Amino acid sequence: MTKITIFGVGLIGGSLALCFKDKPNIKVVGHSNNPESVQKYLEKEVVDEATTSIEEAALNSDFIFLCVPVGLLEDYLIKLSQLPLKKNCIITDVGSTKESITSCARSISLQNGYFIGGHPMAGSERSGVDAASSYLFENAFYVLTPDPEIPDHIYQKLEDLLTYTKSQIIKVDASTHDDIVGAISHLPHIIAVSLVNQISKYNDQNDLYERLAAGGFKDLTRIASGDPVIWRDILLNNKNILLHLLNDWQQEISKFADLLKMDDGQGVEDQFKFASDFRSKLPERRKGAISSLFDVYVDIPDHPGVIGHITSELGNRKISLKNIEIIESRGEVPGILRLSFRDEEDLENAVYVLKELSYSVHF
Ligand SMILES: NC(=O)C1=CN([C@@H]2O[C@H](COP(=O)(O)OP(=O)(O)OC[C@H]3O[C@@H](n4cnc5c(N)ncnc54)[C@H](O)[C@@H]3O)[C@@H](O)[C@H]2O)C=CC1
Ligand SMILES: O=C(O)C(=O)Cc1ccc(O)cc1
Repeated sequence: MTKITIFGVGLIGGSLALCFKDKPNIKVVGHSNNPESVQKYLEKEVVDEATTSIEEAALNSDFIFLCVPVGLLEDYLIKLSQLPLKKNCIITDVGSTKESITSCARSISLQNGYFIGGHPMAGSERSGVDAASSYLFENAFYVLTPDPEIPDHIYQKLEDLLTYTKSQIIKVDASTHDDIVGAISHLPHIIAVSLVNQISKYNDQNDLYERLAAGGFKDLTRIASGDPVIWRDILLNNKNILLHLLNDWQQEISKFADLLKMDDGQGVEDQFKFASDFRSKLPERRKGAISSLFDVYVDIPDHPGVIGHITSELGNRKISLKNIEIIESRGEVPGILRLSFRDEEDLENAVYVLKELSYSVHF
């Protein structure tokens, strides 16, 4: 029996647990300091066993996944290094930064075990075990950052296990990971948060900002709703790279300010053309560091049971909804439903069904 232990059964830890649970010859054990959380993991059947004891959780584990906020990863790794681990136990993490945890692992000796850094590049602005899903990593990239000393057969064991996530594994060194992910994920989160906060200040003077910002602005800044503690830890941990990136960002923004000051229309056009050329080269609809939205808006007539009708028609055709939101009425139509799906295929199938049922759909 392969024992997989997960420290931090939240969005990512819980999703990994669901990927491994009920697979042949696998037992998934969850750890939390909080007895109520332990109870919840068991009730939700996310894990086979759960405990508040670190020692009990680690004992005889073949794989240990550290899925706590980045600021706690090193404490857990150090604690584990003081415990008798099973021979060839593989410890991995899911933190959004890789350099500091990898160099911490280099500096301590794990009794019998190996550390291989990991980062599943999938997730959402939601957090906690209630948001966990066994589909989260499907078609996403999963970065692994093994040090050169890690024996091939040990690395291969982790890659083999991760096939249950249906993700695409990419091997990168830890510092390259932090440079790239800093630029494509951490910097955009900072920009989204500061943009929302800038608009929020204008809105204090006139709440028309808030009303007109519905829709596209809200989608554009979805990532600003990420968990504050998770993001505090990520940003502080990748501080040096982010300070460099923010400096470059300030230069990009000042370039725009200069173009406007000089009424340089050609310069503005060039900026848009340059951006559009690069964007058109980005892979379409693949899961990347920031998840895409697969949403459709449906006009709903004002009579009871209509939402139930839509959800059961989709359910009957095995189209799973990721999220459902009722949006306030818009004058000429009684109401709008926003349906979110996990991938493009589900979205396309749902649109087909909704049109067949004569609902009016918009994107
Ligand atoms: N949110 C996302 O989309 C992604 C997050 N990550 C990384 O995954 C890790 C976990 O993030 P999420 O699953 O999103 O967070 P989460 O908040 O859903 O889960 C965190 C887990 O850590 C536990 N935890 C929190 N504080 C603790 C403490 N003081 N002591 C012990 N346990 C504690 C929580 O109970 C929870 O089980 C982070 O390192 C994050 O950087 C990686 C990829 C995507
Ligand atoms: O789409 C989003 O909300 C994300 O940005 C999810 C996410 C958060 C942290 C990561 O390290 C990777 C992905």
